[in-house]
Amino acid sequence: MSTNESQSAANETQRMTETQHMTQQPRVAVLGAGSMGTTFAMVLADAGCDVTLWGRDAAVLDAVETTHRNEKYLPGVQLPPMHGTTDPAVALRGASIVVVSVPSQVARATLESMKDLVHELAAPDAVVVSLMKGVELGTDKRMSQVMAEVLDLPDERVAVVSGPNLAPEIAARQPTATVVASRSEATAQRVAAACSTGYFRPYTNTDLVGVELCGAVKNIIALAAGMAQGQGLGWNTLATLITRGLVEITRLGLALGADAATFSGLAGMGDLMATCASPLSRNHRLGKHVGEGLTLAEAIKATGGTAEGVKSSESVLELARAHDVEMPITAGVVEVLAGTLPLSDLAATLLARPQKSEVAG
Ligand SMILES: NC(=O)C1=CN([C@@H]2O[C@H](COP(=O)(O)OP(=O)(O)OC[C@H]3O[C@@H](n4cnc5c(N)ncnc54)[C@H](O)[C@@H]3O)[C@@H](O)[C@H]2O)C=CC1
Ligand SMILES: O=C(CO)COP(=O)(O)O
Repeated sequence: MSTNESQSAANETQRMTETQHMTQQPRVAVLGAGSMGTTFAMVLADAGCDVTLWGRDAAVLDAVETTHRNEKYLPGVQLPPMHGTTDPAVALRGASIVVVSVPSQVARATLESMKDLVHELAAPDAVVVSLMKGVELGTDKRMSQVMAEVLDLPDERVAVVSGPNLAPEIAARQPTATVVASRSEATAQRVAAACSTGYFRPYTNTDLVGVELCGAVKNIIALAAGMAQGQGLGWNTLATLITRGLVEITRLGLALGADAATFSGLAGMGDLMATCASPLSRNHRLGKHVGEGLTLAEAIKATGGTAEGVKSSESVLELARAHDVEMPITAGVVEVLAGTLPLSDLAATLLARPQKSEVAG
């Protein structure tokens, strides 16, 4: 970009930011046009934001722009008016909120490729928000850490949204609640105000670590729940997995400095219940396919969409080991997916562990 071009882009960004402050209609860029990115774009637009959805598939984004539909990821859903583009500059220009909703393992590369545009084109105080529920392989970092690192952001410009938020149900405008977490309460409130609608109620929380870990680890427990269901096991097994799964999430969270209250909340127990119980969850479905005897590759193909728990199970287990935290269900899921433990032995392996007190940690 020449000096003149960058000056005129800066002027345009400044003009858009001023217009937003006058109209109180935040301009939001949503990066990632899959099921959750599109769904959250819908929530933001319903809440009155001026939304531009960015993705890679020109046909999908053309349809979002012209007919306000995304038949590939949200078939049959009529979206509110919003823009669609494959050009990140168009999405980011003047955005005061930038939402990131790509699969966790490609978040770093996606953000690296847009880093300069975010700094040049988004509002100077833009908040970057993760919808992603995964932990990066190799670094074991949470998505807010990846965003802050790549984009060089201070705490008050980073937030996450996590809760019992199965995209197809939100897209049908069924009522649900969520948690907007940021170390800055003011930032969490700003994002919550932008996404509050008659069917979507955000609560704020400053426990970023806890909220984010809940979202990532519940996917692994949902894989286990799906496997159990695929094996024909019933409600007792499911309830045991959910309850002891929450213990694993809590243990890891507390070791990493999270607030105990987060785990019984929407991002903790709430999302764990929704994901472990619902066939709409890709993690649950993938686990079920494995439980029914498909190989991992077959199960991934049969599931479709992003099942974050498959890869995050490895990074979460590494994180647990690094902090000396016991996570037997997670370890079992990792072994079953790696093919080093037959699924038929998983329950016996978990139940054969030494007897212990339920509440001893
Ligand atoms: N679908 C759901 O119900 C919910 C999903 N989430 C989280 O949202 C995140 C995104 O998931 P979904 O939208 O559901 O996934 P999806 O599988 O529906 O869509 C993924 C999107 O990412 C894009 N993508 C894939 N590789 C890419 C790359 N290398 N660069 C750029 N874009 C790429 C795909 O083209 C697609 O648009 C995940 O972390 C998931 O855990 C959170 C809450 C609910
Ligand atoms: O996170 C989700 C619901 O809150 C969606 O779960 P899946 O990614 O397993 O579909």
